[in-house]
Amino acid sequence: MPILETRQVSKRFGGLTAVSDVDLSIEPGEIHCLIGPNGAGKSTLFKLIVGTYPPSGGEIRFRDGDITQAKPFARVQRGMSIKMQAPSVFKELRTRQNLHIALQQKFHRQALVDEEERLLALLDLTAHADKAAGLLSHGQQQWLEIGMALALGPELLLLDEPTAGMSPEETFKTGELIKGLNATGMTVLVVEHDMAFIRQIAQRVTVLHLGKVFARGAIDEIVNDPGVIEIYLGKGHGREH
Ligand SMILES: Nc1ncnc2c1ncn2[C@@H]1O[C@H](COP(=O)(O)OP(=O)(O)OP(=O)(O)O)[C@@H](O)[C@H]1O
Repeated sequence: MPILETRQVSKRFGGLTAVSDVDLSIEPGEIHCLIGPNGAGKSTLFKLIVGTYPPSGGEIRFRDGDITQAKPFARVQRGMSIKMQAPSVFKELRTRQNLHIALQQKFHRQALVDEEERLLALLDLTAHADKAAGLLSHGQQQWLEIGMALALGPELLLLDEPTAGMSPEETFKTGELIKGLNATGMTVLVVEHDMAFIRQIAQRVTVLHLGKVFARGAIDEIVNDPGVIEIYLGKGHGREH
């Protein structure tokens, strides 16, 4: 049974249908990438899943419950954790204080300290633990934010363009981090543009184009699909604004 499912989900903004009757199915334990050209509807679908917007139609199910109308915090309580596109760490606070705040919701006393150290090491931020988060590199701030999402102990981790603005080295390291989390049993849904990164991490892929599901399948099938190559490289990709 899928851990997350959208059934015929749509989102209209006035006359524009950004997401149109999308069926998305995420199996427990997989790394699933949601890809597509600019304007395909990826971010909008992501926002429907996390509860930023209510859908105009359709149903969203998580861990076999209907969450279509659930508030974002209720989705988090059920076991999804979210890292949105732009880093939003508390820049004036130290790296470890950022993690501390996130961890306080689930951990106390020594368990909190232990988990803080474990996450700092996992994110390769131990050497920067006492630095103001605003002084971390862009990539390190993104990792810190992933850490804050991990502090909630999610079953499903949702990442919106986690490598945006990263160097190739940081991007590769982020991929290894995600694969490491997945190896512990965590399900991960990633919205991404960067094909090299997608090849590095994805097991299954859903391709959106003009708000609809264009293709879905194993990563090897998708990267060799002539239609997918065409919408990425051919003319007329994306929506006219
Ligand atoms: N809040 C909004 N109000 C009106 N139109 C919107 C809104 N959000 C998105 N859109 C439109 O919906 C369409 C899909 O946008 P969306 O951001 O979901 O695509 P995307 O695949 O995430 O693109 P990108 O890769 O460029 O981030 C676009 O035409 C966009 O202009």
